[in-house]
Amino acid sequence: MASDILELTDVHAYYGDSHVLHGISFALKEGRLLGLLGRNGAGKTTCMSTIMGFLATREGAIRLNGEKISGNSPEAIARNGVCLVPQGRRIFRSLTVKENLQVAAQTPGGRTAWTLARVFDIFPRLKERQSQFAGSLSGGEQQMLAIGRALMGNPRVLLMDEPSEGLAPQIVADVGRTIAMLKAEGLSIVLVEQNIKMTLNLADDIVIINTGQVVFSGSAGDAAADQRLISQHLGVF
Ligand SMILES: Nc1ncnc2c1ncn2[C@@H]1O[C@H](COP(=O)(O)OP(=O)(O)OP(=O)(O)O)[C@@H](O)[C@H]1O
Repeated sequence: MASDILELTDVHAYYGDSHVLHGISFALKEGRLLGLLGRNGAGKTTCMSTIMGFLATREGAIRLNGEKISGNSPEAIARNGVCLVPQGRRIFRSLTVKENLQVAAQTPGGRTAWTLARVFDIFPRLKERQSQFAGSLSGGEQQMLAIGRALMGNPRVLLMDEPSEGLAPQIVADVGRTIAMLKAEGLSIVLVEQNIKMTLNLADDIVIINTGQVVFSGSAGDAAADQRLISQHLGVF
């Protein structure tokens, strides 16, 4: 049985006085893909921000490979190999494609699985456009760049926050294939999505949150089979 690579235990987080995460617990096993689902405003992005250390864990703990990372700076957490594909992509529009990738390069623990050449291998469009300003790329290409940039951090854990958001169905399918390929590479992934169908297809495990609390934690197969659970917490799909 694979060990837990990322573990949240009773995590509470606030924006100022506003209590948003009310004791979130879940664990990502090494080499697996965990889909984190919930309606708009459920707290999914807040979970990602808290794991990355952008937001403080006021109570509870977050562990990477058994070591506590909550309380560390975002820089230290990223250096440890927790890499985020942020919601809205957040690429550096006025840098070139290649520069976007180069600035993110790091080798946590000496791991060098991902290099510029390998990222260009899996995203040939980025290779073709490496000297263009990132702001001139299409939405789908920008999403691939955001994923490539996270890979340049040689992640132990890859967090993906709504990578299909705002993309045409054809491009969403490309993003889905890319995520499946990364999973096949053995990456440990947390995928936050509004696209329930894609997530249920890709994920091994599913966690559903509602108003900052976990309301389901189990296999993707069990989640998909439970229509009542899906409609109650996610709406129809
Ligand atoms: N910067 C902020 N300051 C105050 N409240 C915030 C802030 N960001 C989010 N919230 C609130 O925290 C709650 C959780 O928001 P969050 O963005 O984590 O939800 P989400 O599940 O990611 O939703 P979406 O699918 O719309 O991105 C919401 O009630 C939201 O209004």
